[in-house]
Amino acid sequence: MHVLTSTEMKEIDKKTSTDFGITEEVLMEQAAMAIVGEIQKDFNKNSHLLFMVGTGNNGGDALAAARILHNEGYENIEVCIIGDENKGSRLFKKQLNTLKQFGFLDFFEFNVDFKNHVSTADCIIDGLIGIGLNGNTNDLIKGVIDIINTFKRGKVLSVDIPSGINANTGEIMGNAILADKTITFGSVKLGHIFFPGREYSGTIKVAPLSFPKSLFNISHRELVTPEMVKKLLPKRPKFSQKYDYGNVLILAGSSEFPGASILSAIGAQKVGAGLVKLITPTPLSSYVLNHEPGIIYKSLMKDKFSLKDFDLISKELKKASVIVIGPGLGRSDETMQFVRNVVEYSRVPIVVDADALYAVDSLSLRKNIVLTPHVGEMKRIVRTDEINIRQNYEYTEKFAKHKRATIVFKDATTIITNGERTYFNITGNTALAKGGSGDLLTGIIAGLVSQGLDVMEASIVASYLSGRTAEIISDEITEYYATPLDIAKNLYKAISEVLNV
Ligand SMILES: NC(=O)C1=CN([C@@H]2O[C@H](COP(=O)(O)OP(=O)(O)OC[C@H]3O[C@@H](n4cnc5c(N)ncnc54)[C@H](O)[C@@H]3O)[C@@H](O)[C@H]2O)[C@@H](O)CC1
Ligand SMILES: Nc1ncnc2c1ncn2[C@@H]1O[C@H](COP(=O)(O)OP(=O)(O)O)[C@@H](O)[C@H]1O
Ligand SMILES: [K+]
Repeated sequence: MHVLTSTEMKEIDKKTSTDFGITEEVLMEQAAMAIVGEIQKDFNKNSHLLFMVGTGNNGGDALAAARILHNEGYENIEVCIIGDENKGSRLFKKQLNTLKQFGFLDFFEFNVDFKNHVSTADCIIDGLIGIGLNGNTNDLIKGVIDIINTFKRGKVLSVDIPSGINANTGEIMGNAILADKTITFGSVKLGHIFFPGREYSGTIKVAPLSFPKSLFNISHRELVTPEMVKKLLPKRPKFSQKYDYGNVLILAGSSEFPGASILSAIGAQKVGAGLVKLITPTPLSSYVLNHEPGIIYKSLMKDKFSLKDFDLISKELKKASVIVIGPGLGRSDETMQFVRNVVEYSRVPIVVDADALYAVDSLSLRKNIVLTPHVGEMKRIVRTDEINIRQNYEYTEKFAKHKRATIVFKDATTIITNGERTYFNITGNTALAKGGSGDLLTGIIAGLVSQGLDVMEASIVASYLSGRTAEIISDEITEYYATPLDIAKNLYKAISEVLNV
């Protein structure tokens, strides 16, 4: 599914009408039918439905839905229009006239009594502002939203996007409706998938309407879905053996951070790599053997990697089909020199993570190198203090393009981009907000690359699977308790779920 900006959505809307002859009126009627469908699922004909209506097309959608429900025999509908009706959009005015033609009369003014209307409602329908929001909510709308947000009795259903949420970034513009459910049209918008918009949207439903599918290709951004992951998951033909599934070389760890390397190695192995070789400075044999004796393990019997280790491992570099470098390395100058040499010398795909990201400035990157920064690392490598970098996907896209590399910007909404195409992963929860989750992800990416996926494909599948596993096991053992090792051991749950999509 494509993830759209408001400009792209408006473009699609326009072309649907000009190039395909499906008018805005038709689309609005379909949008209204979709809203009605959602309301009918949860509320019966006696339910008190309170429609909060702005004077743009978002309000038009809400008015049309109120009309259809009234016509269907819903008896307890109230409509409150916020703003100057005479200054409303063409379709808003048209919908208002049509509603009146249907004999609907239960309009009420926004005044001191408003709280009384709210207090008895079963459902508030938020059709105040949609993707046409511009700037911060004005005082009138702000006051309305504040009161609606005190509503606890029933449910809030937002039309298209919670009013006050920036459709392009997910930011709260002044204040915003905290919805239980949002029904959006055509495809999701960026504001639905970036926090805080993602949280404010509640459960998101997408009503396709009659937009021609081909028009969505104006967007180069997509949401990672289980169907996409299923298609990408490497095949495992019966007539095959371990060399068909690649050779992962992991260069990670130091006496200071010994555990990271093991998580990366386990990650690679649990998604099906043929051979996983872990070379680490410090002795870890008992840990590795305890957790996964199948991992080929070698310790250099020292504190950290340095340049002179390069000769020792150069034979291994030649055999590898993919390299992981970074987790737990430490950031000393000698280790950074080692990292630079490995990256310069190798031609195979490389996953550059954690401490190795500190050498990025001096690395010449290429398309089959993937960098996997979290928020702090991202800020450092792009040299910015910009607070909104987490929602600023364009920043990450430009950086990937400039560096000619693939970036996995890990966050609660993860951005995966090579500067030309961008994917957003929204699986996962706070079970992953723990040291070691990133090390595991790095290994999973490498394990998938070793089986033939390119770094972008592998990053999509890896982010989805680690996040989805976190969700599945949190239902059983909670987000507090689940650790990166639990995620690693339960990856099969997300894999089999995907295989059965
Ligand atoms: N794009 C599409 O293809 C479709 C759009 N539809 C609806 O149309 C909506 C977009 O309609 P519009 O472009 O008319 O815009 P909206 O109705 O989303 O927003 C414009 C209205 O919000 C008010 N407003 C904007 N910024 C404000 C602020 N900061 N403070 C207070 N008030 C503010 C304006 O005064 C105006 O009344 C979508 O969100 C969706 O609900 C649907 O009819 C289905 C088809
Ligand atoms: N609240 C959250 N929801 C979903 N995913 C999260 C959340 N917090 C962290 N993650 C994911 O967990 C991983 C954390 O990686 P990172 O911070 O590099 O861990 P570490 O370096 O300790 O191994 C990333 O894949 C990130 O996307
Ligand atoms: K809305």
